[in-house]
Amino acid sequence: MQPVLRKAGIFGMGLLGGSVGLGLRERFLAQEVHAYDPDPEALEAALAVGAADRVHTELGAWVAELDLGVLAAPVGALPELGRAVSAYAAPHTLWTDVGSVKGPVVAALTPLLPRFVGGHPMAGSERSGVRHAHAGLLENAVWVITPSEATPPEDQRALAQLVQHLGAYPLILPPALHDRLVARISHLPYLLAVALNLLVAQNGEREHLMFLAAGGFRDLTRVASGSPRMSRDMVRENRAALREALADFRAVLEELEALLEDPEGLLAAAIRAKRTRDSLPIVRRSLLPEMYDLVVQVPDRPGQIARIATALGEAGVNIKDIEVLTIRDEGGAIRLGFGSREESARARQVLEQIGYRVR
Ligand SMILES: NC(=O)c1ccc[n+]([C@@H]2O[C@H](COP(=O)([O-])OP(=O)(O)OC[C@H]3O[C@@H](n4cnc5c(N)ncnc54)[C@H](O)[C@@H]3O)[C@@H](O)[C@H]2O)c1
Ligand SMILES: O=C(O)C(=O)C[C@]1(C(=O)O)C=C[C@@H](O)C=C1
Repeated sequence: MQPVLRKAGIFGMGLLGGSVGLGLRERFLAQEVHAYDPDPEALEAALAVGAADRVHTELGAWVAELDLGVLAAPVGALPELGRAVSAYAAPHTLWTDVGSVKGPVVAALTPLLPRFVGGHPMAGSERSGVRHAHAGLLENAVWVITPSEATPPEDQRALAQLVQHLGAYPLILPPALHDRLVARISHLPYLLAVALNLLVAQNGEREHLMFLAAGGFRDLTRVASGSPRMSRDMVRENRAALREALADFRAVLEELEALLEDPEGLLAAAIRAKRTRDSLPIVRRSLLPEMYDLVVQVPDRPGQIARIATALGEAGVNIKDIEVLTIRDEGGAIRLGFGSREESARARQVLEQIGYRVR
């Protein structure tokens, strides 16, 4: 079986870079995943968690051999990183990034890297670093793709296909529109989480306040625990759109303050807000914890699923979930979910004994 890509490279091996690396490897989408990061500890961790096959603290001739390059450093570092990799980049490589802001990034990288198409997975976590990465982070996420006017349709299609192979949903948006929308749905909420924490931090009764923090404060402010550098770059680089969102937010707060004297008006506002919050689309995440999943590489021949199911059934292993990940002419991969770590380990043993490659 031939994977989709021969060599993929990830530049910035943190939470997002690591999750892309794990997705590529676990879904057999690349034969070899290379990782670049100036921090040797991040690279060591990438090898330990299985997010990369080869690691580099220096850019070099290896960059020219990539079929795909994913820039996954903090947004403020992307233009300089793009300039640095462009010294080695070959014309055939498809380049993308996962940065949270698109306008300035697309403007800086498009002239530097032939075949660059911007991207932003709308998924993440308040944790940072590759040790918290997992392929499931990107599954079922909306992944925005922001072509420029010069992007060839085949490059946009190639990135959209890769996003789908990683289990996410591609959504095409112009960079400026992306930035206006995420200013409201992601960057403003981050800034508010920071503001709420600063409000507590500067209060004389801070210790008591923190002791009383229940689900409300915790849910509302979770993202303030994210990487300060990553988040600082995100809001700074999108400051123009964020200022507009902040102005609208101040107006809403003032309206709500006035409604404190108007119980009926306040109730109507609360009902409207509840309706909006309750109608957020439900994102279906994998029903089983990631650690009980196995991905099995299968040749494109009849009877593979039956062969796997029979072998596991005879060994008394119960398959709880099954998903066909990628089947092309040459073969593909199947994800199997199990109810416990022990069953997953037993399944791996059984499948390897009858000749399957399993991750
Ligand atoms: N964390 C999220 O929830 C989230 C979600 C979607 C997109 N993003 C975007 O993904 C990117 C990475 O964020 P993250 O959360 O993985 O951060 P992270 O802090 O977990 O990892 C960032 C990594 O980039 C490395 N790095 C720093 N400067 C670099 C450089 N010049 N060249 C190469 N590597 C460099 C760091 O050593 C680190 O390993 C950012 O652009 C961010 O905007 C983050
Ligand atoms: O922490 C999460 O759950 C996130 O989804 C993180 C989040 C967000 O809050 O929107 C943060 C920045 C991104 O660029 C994308 C996602």
